[in-house]
Amino acid sequence: MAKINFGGVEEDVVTREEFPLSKAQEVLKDEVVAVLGYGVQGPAQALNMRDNGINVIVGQRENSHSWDKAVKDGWVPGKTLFSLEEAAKRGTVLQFLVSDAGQKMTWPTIKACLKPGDALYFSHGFGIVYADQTGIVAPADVDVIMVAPKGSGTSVRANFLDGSGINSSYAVYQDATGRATERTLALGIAVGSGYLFPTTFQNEVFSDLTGERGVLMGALAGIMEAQYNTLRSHGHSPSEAFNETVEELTQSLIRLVSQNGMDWMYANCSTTAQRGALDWRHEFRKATAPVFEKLYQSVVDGEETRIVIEANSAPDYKAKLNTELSEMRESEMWAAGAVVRSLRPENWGKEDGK
Ligand SMILES: NC(=O)c1ccc[n+]([C@@H]2O[C@H](COP(=O)([O-])OP(=O)(O)OC[C@H]3O[C@@H](n4cnc5c(N)ncnc54)[C@H](O)[C@@H]3O)[C@@H](O)[C@H]2O)c1
Ligand SMILES: CC(C)(O)[C@@H](O)C(=O)O
Ligand SMILES: [Mg+2]
Ligand SMILES: [Mg+2]
Repeated sequence: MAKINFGGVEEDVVTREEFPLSKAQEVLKDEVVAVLGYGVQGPAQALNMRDNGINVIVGQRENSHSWDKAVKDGWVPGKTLFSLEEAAKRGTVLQFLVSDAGQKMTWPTIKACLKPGDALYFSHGFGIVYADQTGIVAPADVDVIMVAPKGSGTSVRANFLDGSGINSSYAVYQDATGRATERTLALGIAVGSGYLFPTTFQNEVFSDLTGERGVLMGALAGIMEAQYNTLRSHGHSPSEAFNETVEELTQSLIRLVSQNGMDWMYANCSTTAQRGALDWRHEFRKATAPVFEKLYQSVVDGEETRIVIEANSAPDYKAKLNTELSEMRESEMWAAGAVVRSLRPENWGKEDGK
């Protein structure tokens, strides 16, 4: 395993050079990989593996939107597309990629399909770490492994198609066969990971739940709304408030951060902006640090997973989520954003920016 120094801390990383696709194909040559669930991660991982020459089948609820999507993607009912239970029976690696709440609901069915020597694969530590809430306790004679892509499934597929990749973390929770690590690494490469970072199920789920509720999604939306509302309350127009909060970030500044780091983005802004931002960043860090601590504790205490299981086990959970997303989309701020996006030269004449 390569040793890489991250800001003074040496960590292990598995690269594609040391674990090339040919090795992954060799490790997986006798496996049937059953991707259970065809929501966001399911399609990305299943299609990438299929394109990488792995023997993949898909399991999904029949008569569902996701089943129809799987058919459109070329999975053939009765040949490579089955009910969850049938796919689980046929697979030797079961990639448990139904939603986290769905994993709790379907676990009794999936558990009954596991054979000695199978691998039970997750893309999140949720089901195993919060077993007291999910009831997911694997039999001792199966491998329990994880590859968790650090990005949306949409990007896992898009990056694979453009020849790049998404970094993933990986972990082995239970090695029943003695092959758990090589299976995990092979699957990690086969699903299109660029680099694989070792972790534990617990560290993955604690950091993942914090990150998405925090800077990646929750804090991002919240802090943007706060700035937009402040500008609007002082008489700035919707377009001015949106441009100064979101559009400039996504079209210019965050791209510079991605290319070369935060100081690089700062260095490419005026010295006026640098002076003020260098000062105000401390104020924002101090104001939000207690919120991040509260969030982390809520993750560790199991409150976040409890809320997810309760809400997303309701029969109409998807409709409820969609209602809240529509409210966000139709708010003045994001309605203004849709218009701002349509004015980008590359979007002239298009119906929407998607
Ligand atoms: N969405 C992502 O990009 C992403 C990224 C990293 C990790 N993950 C993890 O990957 C796993 C899958 O996440 P996802 O976002 O693709 O899931 P999702 O919410 O899109 O759901 C996936 C599928 O689960 C099915 N499903 C839900 N409840 C079910 C039930 N009770 N019975 C049968 N099927 C049911 C749905 O039909 C859907 O096709 C989760 O563990 C998640 O935390 C997701
Ligand atoms: C894509 C994310 C946010 O990284 C993932 O963790 C998820 O739950 O969808
Ligand atoms: Mg997550
Ligand atoms: Mg994540």
